[in-house]
Amino acid sequence: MSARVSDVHIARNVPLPSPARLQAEIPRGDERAEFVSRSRVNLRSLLGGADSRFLVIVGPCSIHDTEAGIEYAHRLAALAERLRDKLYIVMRVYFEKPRTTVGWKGLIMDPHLDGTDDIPEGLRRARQFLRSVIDLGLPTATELLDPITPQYIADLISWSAIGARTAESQTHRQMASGLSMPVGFKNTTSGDLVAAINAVKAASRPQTFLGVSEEGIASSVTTTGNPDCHVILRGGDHGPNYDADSISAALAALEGAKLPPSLIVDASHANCGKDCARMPDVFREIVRQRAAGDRSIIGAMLESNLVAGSQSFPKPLDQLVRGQSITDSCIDWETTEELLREAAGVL
Ligand SMILES: O=C[C@H](O)[C@H](O)COP(=O)(O)O
Ligand SMILES: C=C(OP(=O)(O)O)C(=O)O
Repeated sequence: MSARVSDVHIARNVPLPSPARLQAEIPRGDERAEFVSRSRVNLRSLLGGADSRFLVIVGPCSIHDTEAGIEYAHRLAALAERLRDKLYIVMRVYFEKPRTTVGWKGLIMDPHLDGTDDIPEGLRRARQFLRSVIDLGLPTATELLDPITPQYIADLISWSAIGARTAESQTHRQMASGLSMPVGFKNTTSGDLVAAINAVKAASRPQTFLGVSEEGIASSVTTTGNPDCHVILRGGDHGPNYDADSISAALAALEGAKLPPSLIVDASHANCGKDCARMPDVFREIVRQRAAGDRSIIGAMLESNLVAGSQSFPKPLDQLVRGQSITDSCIDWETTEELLREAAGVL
């Protein structure tokens, strides 16, 4: 018998439905396509400065309970409608979590929250959830982590992030070059901005790489390049980067790289030391700079949920606090509403 040389560490290989099959099972429909397309145009106008409203990308760190997530979306949709003259609000609908070491990797990877890693069901729930949010009139934002995921859900997404842990990855830059929506690249966890700037340059160029077709067939994919990529400041190991000096330095770096002067600033993550109690002051300072005339700050990001803080996970599912994050700590709904109303009042 010959020695085993392949699949030595593979425990399971479960075929997925093709993207086309999932799209047929949970169809987009013409009205939603129109909504997504229009919201992407709006985002391009915000990024280019033609639309003077302030972009706020706000919502749970991750969606783990779709029923509570929809309650959040209902509240946000009503608030977004009231503040629409001043703020363009997009809901964070994050299904894939990049982990520093290990941990729950998001609804797509483990929708039953029990380590069974039922990815086909995760993709299904993600698609259904996105449709429900769009039906409330809210554009959606997500982090795209696995390069196969976009074929299943990207048609329902208006804006995407490439996170701090993957902004330097060629695979993610190539993927972004073919995505149909504006994409923000975060500075790395160390705080390095150069990787994000290089990512914007790489993603704006045509790329050829290994991907998957709508029929689920491994393919060689060639893109035209994504002209709507930009940088997100999220702080780093050496501290935050939402202050005026850091923003000036980031703008100088963009100018040096011959990129447009547009930035999104994250009030969460290393900009608040992952402490949700600090997030309101960070957000207020970002808004203050914009209100003082810094139009290069296109928008801000907030991690927000129905209930403040976070709960340790894993734990028995019947002990989960409804509406509270199982990943990073979030501000609660009341604080979110207060911050967004305040921002609309001063902008
Ligand atoms: O926003 C989410 C988290 O910051 C990211 O997924 C990393 O989380 P971890 O450091 O708890 O793994
Ligand atoms: C993981 C995230 O952010 P970052 O990449 O900045 O850590 C996130 O927004 O969920």
